[in-house]
Amino acid sequence: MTVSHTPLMKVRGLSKRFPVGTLRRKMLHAVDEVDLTIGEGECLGLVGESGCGKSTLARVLARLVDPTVGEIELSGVEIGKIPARNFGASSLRRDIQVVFQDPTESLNPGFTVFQAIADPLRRLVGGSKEDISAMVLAALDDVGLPREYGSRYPHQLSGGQKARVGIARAIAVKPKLLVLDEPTSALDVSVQSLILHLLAKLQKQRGMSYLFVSHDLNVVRLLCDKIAVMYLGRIVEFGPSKSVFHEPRHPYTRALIDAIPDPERRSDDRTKLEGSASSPIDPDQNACRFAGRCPVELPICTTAMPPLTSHGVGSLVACHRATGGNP
Ligand SMILES: Nc1ncnc2c1ncn2[C@@H]1O[C@H](COP(=O)(O)OP(=O)(O)OP(=O)(O)O)[C@@H](O)[C@H]1O
Repeated sequence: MTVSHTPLMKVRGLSKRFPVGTLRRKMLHAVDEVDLTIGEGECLGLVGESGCGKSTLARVLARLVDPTVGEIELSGVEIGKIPARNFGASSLRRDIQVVFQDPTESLNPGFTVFQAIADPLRRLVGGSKEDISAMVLAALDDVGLPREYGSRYPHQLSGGQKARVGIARAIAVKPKLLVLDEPTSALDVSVQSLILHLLAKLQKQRGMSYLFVSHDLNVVRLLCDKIAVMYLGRIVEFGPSKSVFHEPRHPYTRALIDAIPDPERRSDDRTKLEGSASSPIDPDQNACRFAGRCPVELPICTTAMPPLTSHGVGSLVACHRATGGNP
């Protein structure tokens, strides 16, 4: 399928700040002035280390959470100002659906598979009992689950089967945009690849747009047309998957690519960003003690990054977050 260049979602100056600290006077900049475009039928991969703000951005774009500031346009309609609590009941909810990370947690244990898929169809699409039933069965077919599984409860399903139910529930209403928040990270490796293939097939068949959140650049590279790399709440690199992967321009992207395990390469050969991993972080001081020059040109980041390994930069992210962007 040819990917259209018509934008489906346009995001401008989007920020999400959370009040933190005992007196909740400090602000944690989870998402910081993000600009993005997702084309019709395009798969955009959002990657970055744990804690960099991927899920928060995904939840804001899916309109589950309100942005602090910024614009979100869907098919030319500004949806960022609609409070999240009202969005669920609006007709626009049908256009943006979400597949969550943990299929067990995202399914109501008291609902059968049939009920889980029928519920959003009744609320967002409507129709007779027979219409709803036909749509549920079609969704089960689409995700490769036998129709008789409709009468099962979540505890009677494997992890992969639960993931398929989560996908069936989201695609049944025929959304324009599917937000996938680490949809395979809770699954066994063998099941992960089956689910990724299923997602790729569904996207081709239906021409949906995907926002695919992952910490795994390798997975994103295979599935997505474009990649956005997030670091400390900001998008530091954005472009076609091939060029981001083969000609990364940002040091953080280069380090992420180098952190992908490669049996041909010794860990010593990997890119290390300047800084000292052994520098102490004192949360009581509310400041980052990494000294030196930051290789990443971010206004909120004035200090150095520790050497980045496949374990990532979580501690540094946590350190910067505690400062609320005001080191
Ligand atoms: N409701 C909240 N209140 C306060 N802080 C929050 C809230 N939700 C997220 N955060 C903080 O915002 C930052 C970004 O979190 P987020 O879950 O978006 O990161 P992430 O990149 O998705 O991480 P992971 O890959 O581990 O899921 C973290 O420091 C997190 O603790």
